[in-house]
Amino acid sequence: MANIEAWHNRDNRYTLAAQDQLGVLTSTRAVVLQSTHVRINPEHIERFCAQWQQGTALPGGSQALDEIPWDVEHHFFDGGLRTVNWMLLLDALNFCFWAEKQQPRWTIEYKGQTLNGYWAEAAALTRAVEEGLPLWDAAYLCALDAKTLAHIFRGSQQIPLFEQRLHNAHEVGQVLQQHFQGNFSQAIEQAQGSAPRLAQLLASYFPSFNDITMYRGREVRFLKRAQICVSDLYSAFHGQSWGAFSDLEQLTAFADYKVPQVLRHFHILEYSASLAQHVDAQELLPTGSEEEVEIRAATIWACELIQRRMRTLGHNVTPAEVDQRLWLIGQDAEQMQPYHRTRTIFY
Ligand SMILES: Nc1nc2c(c(CN[C@H]3C=C[C@H](O)[C@@H]3O)cn2[C@@H]2O[C@H](COP(=O)(O)O)[C@@H](O)[C@H]2O)c(=O)[nH]1
Repeated sequence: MANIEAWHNRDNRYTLAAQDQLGVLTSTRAVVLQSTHVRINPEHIERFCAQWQQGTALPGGSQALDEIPWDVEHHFFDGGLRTVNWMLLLDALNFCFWAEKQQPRWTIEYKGQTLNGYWAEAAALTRAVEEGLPLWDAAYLCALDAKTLAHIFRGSQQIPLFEQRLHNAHEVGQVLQQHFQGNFSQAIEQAQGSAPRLAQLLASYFPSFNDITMYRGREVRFLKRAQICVSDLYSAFHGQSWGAFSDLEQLTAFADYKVPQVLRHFHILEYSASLAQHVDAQELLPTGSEEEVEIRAATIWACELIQRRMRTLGHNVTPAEVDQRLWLIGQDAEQMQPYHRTRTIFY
């Protein structure tokens, strides 16, 4: 094992930053250093950063380094406590939108658009509020029934993992009532402006956000939906009010299924022949498998290394900003190899 670790870390690139409050970088570093199915290619990180810095077209995504605007067309926003609770629900249900192999994806119609995936989820929850459903109300979420949630997500096909989404909606309502007087804003106040502290609060109080697994006998923390919820609050409120966090750079990237697909497209992630064959055949990867954990851990560290390189090139990007840009590039993924398929509520 030592020689694999030495090989991965021969240039000491995986140094840990001083603070790692969430333990995501530390725990995923151990995976990256032992990884046998996934490799991070530093030369292609260099090439990607050079392209990004020169502003040469990055396929699909905007190459500008300025902030990505929050999309208010598909996200409910009233600037107050209703929005804060709505965002918590949005990210409690923000996972696993892909269909079975060769099956069409779940889609909805909204404002004359046919949407799928994350955008369909956000628009469906916005449409519901526009139709008068108080999705920001904790008591309402506790009592939400399957028929109503099916109506909220009405469209072509059924949204995957429907029962799990209903369970998560109930959990949001119950935990908000039990611990936060019905308002997620109370948790934000408890975090006192710290992004990792709010992410940790989410993982501690809301079980569906506690995205932790094991790898070769050791705990590995990703906390993907907990972290993206904080990042989404920051983006929606432009870093003010309920989105005012002073340490957003303490968040890592969000280990979903699209960012690794994009990183692999840029040859930043390289899969072993057997893993590549499995993923490209759109075969399921069991949750908690070595392959799945190595893909997610490499995603975290590839974004960390990109962020560090961009800073040396004079661009103060955060891992969350690197992530968002890669994710948006992945919204135009027709030319890319498939993403890995793990049925999970965590991403
Ligand atoms: N790593 C990362 N994963 C992200 C996001 C988002 C949406 N955020 C953007 C939207 C507005 C904000 O401005 C953010 O830019 C969704 N997902 C995940 O992707 C998957 C859905 O993908 P598809 O099947 O193609 O819809 C699913 O796992 C979902 O959890 C992100 O930003 N980063």
